[in-house]
Amino acid sequence: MGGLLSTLLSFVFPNKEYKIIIVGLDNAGKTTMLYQLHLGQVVVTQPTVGSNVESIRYKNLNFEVWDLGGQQNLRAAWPTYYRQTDAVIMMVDSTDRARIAISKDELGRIIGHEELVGAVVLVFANKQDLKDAMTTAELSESLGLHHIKTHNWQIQACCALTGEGLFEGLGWIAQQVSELASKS
Ligand SMILES: Nc1nc2c(ncn2[C@@H]2O[C@H](COP(=O)(O)OP(=O)(O)OP(=O)(O)O)[C@@H](O)[C@H]2O)c(=O)[nH]1
Ligand SMILES: [Mg+2]
Repeated sequence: MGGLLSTLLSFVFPNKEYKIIIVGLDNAGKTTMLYQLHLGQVVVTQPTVGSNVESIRYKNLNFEVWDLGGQQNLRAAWPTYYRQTDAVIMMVDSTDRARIAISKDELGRIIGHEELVGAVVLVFANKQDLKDAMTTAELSESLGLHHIKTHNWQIQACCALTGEGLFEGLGWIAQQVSELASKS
């Protein structure tokens, strides 16, 4: 159904571009993911200062994808990117148990932000290749995802190094934005 809808929407709105922002703590794997989606390969990354932006076409839809720097002193600038965002990707390093409470706080601020009321939220449980990675069930619990009633959300296990899980997550976003667009 989502596939048919997105195909129809791409005929009706051929130039429509959906905006996605990728947030999450430093070292989560945001930039690695952006370039895995964009180029299909792993790039050598440095901690992002500011942002990277790339256009990605998937399931007949065009996405403008913003990857934001996640270091603590850069997070205050995240809201400057929020306008007209259709989907938020929260990237989590699934091995970073020590900072999961900080990720939860950041997620709480994101879903409480007035400019993100209509956005859908995808949590990527990244670094599933590492043996001490938390499962999606553990992460859902630690992040309090089941308490979120204001936004449509999804959690997806992934590995940005291999690309595993990334297109499943993007497919969920494509389906969500297609359904929202068909209702408006
Ligand atoms: N093992 C493993 N390492 C990963 C994975 N994804 C990213 N990394 C590594 O994690 C480190 C940080 O990746 P980045 O993509 O630069 O992280 P970031 O979230 O963009 O960090 P900031 O720009 O500082 O916010 C790099 O060494 C990546 O190679 C993964 O799925 N598995
Ligand atoms: Mg980065």
